[in-house]
Amino acid sequence: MDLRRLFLVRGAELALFALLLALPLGVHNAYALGLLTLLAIYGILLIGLDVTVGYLGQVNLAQAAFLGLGAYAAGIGLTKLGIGIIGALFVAPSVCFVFGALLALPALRLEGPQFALATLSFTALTTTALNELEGLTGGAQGLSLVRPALLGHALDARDFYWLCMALLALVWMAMRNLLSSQWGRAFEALRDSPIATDAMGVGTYRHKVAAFAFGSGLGGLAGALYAFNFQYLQPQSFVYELTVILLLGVVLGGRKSLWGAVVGATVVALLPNLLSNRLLFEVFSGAGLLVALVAGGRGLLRRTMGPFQAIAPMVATGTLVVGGRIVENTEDWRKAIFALILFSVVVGLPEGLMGFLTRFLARLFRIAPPPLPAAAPIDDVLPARPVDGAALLELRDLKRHFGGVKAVDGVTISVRAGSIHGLIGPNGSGKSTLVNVVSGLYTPSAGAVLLHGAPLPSGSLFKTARAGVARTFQNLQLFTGLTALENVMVALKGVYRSPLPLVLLGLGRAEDRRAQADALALLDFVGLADQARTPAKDLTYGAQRFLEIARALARKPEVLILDEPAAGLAQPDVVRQIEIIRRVHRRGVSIVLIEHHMDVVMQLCDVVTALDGGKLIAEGTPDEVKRHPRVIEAYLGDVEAGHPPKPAAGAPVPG
Ligand SMILES: Nc1ncnc2c1ncn2[C@@H]1O[C@H](COP(=O)(O)OP(=O)(O)OP(=O)(O)O)[C@@H](O)[C@H]1O
Repeated sequence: MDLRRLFLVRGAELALFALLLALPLGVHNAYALGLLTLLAIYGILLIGLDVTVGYLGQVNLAQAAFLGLGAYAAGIGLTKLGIGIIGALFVAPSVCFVFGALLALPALRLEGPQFALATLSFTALTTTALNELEGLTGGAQGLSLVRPALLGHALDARDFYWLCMALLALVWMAMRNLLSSQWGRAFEALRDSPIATDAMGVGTYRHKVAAFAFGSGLGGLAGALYAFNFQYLQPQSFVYELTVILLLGVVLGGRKSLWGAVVGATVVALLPNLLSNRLLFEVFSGAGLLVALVAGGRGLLRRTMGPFQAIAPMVATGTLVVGGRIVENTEDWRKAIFALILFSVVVGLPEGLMGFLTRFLARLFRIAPPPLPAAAPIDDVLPARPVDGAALLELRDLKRHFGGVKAVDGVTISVRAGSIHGLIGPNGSGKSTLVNVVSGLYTPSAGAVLLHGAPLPSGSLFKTARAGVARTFQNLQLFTGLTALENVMVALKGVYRSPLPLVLLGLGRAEDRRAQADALALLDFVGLADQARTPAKDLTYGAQRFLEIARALARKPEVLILDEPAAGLAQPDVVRQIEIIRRVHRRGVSIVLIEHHMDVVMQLCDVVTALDGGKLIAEGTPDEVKRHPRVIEAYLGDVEAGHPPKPAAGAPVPG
């Protein structure tokens, strides 16, 4: 990392922690020190929450419960088992990690509101259990404890603050290492396209569960510190209201940002004072209105915001300013106040304060990303496979029915090693369903799929990808938030070997550099090396199609399924795409090609299978199939039914 970059990026972090650690030397006010301690505790808690809310994009309403669970695990460990402070700092996160994994296993099979409800139920269950298990927790009476000594050293308020800050710094570093590793890329990838994440052999579900459990573990660590800090625990401290406040913290600070978590933690720590201290409330709401006016006004002038997005936050923060002057006691209105703040941020600053600030600072300082390594030799990344022409992928009497619709109805095909095997047929003939079954997206209704004579896993994109079958998608499934390079890096096979603890310690960087070099080689292979740093969403449509192929090649597949790779491409890009597919073929990768462009099929395929109504109607060389009467009939029927073959199909099959 060059010095300027090191100074700008890491310098700010070092300055933050140096300042925070030095503060107690100058600040002797016990109350202020208490607030700073809370900031550190909530910082750890919100970094954990941001893993699910920011990176997985799921509304997690269980983090308050994990704070409580961690606090009680530490409290019970100290009071009933005498485990000491170090023991408690291990036990609390471990308990929450396990409970987090147990909750995630079923809950993460749900999506959106159902997941949010599952986590909300967990919060309700936890507080009820903490209330009812009186023998263990003291129930509504609460649990008192005394902050234990650390290695024989009694911790006063300042020492304890330093302990909390040191742990926040450690969590920050570990999280930064995790998020910049393959784990972080996988988290982002699965949010953009869970299907493609599985199809790239990454395993959406296991990453989601691991991320949730990890975030819950951080909730537990924060809980232990919370217990040592307050030395008195009551179940009602960990209810819905705290859950909402924590979400507010993450959203306000800015998702997917460690800085955002600390900014959010500051707001959460200050919130009670904000509500009880009228002057502070007026300053806060006034500042909010100012930000809303500046951001909204700028957005309107530059046309980057619609009128609603610009004006609604002004109205909401204006209501806070006026309301703060009218109402007698702001604490009575706290839920309405939370709602107005949350509304203003969600509408006006969806990236949160840090998201907004980071974009601004990045423009101001123009921090150049670190240089990329040289591309690895393509022979190392995608070694040429010897081809013997033997049967490689076999479909035997394969069926997939959807209720009464026989989308695939008893198809037997043999794809030879080293061939390009075309799959054609009019719209709705079952091509996509067939490759969806082969690649594991759908479970077959009957029949078998064999690779090298052994059954391929059925109904699992992830397992099929791991077995050596990669694919692209008819409707692009790129990880749009990641760069072209990262898209390929996510899928790279055989590079990431460091276990999680080493990654957390930052010892996985060497393999990340290797991954960059390998991914660069594949981008070069499809002609995209100069756009390695471009976010996938900003690539041209043609480049996105090429990128999907580069990403699939990162799996070093034996069989590559290309689902309409030329669909929607302009003619020059079709030519480029044909050249890319030829190049892939020359490396010995066997290809199954679904395509409506008959000129592409004619130029590329060794063998073509034609489907109609889910059944195989013809097979042979492209020329033979093109002239086959049943194929001509099927395509004419398609035209008569009002579905002409797709445009740019060159000469539609029957000619
Ligand atoms: N998930 C599904 N549920 C119900 N029916 C489906 C489903 N997927 C496909 N079908 C039906 O199965 C049949 C085959 O569809 P499929 O998409 O496989 O055809 P295709 O040959 O790929 O068509 P196209 O060229 O238009 O992509 C169609 O009748 C379609 O409506």
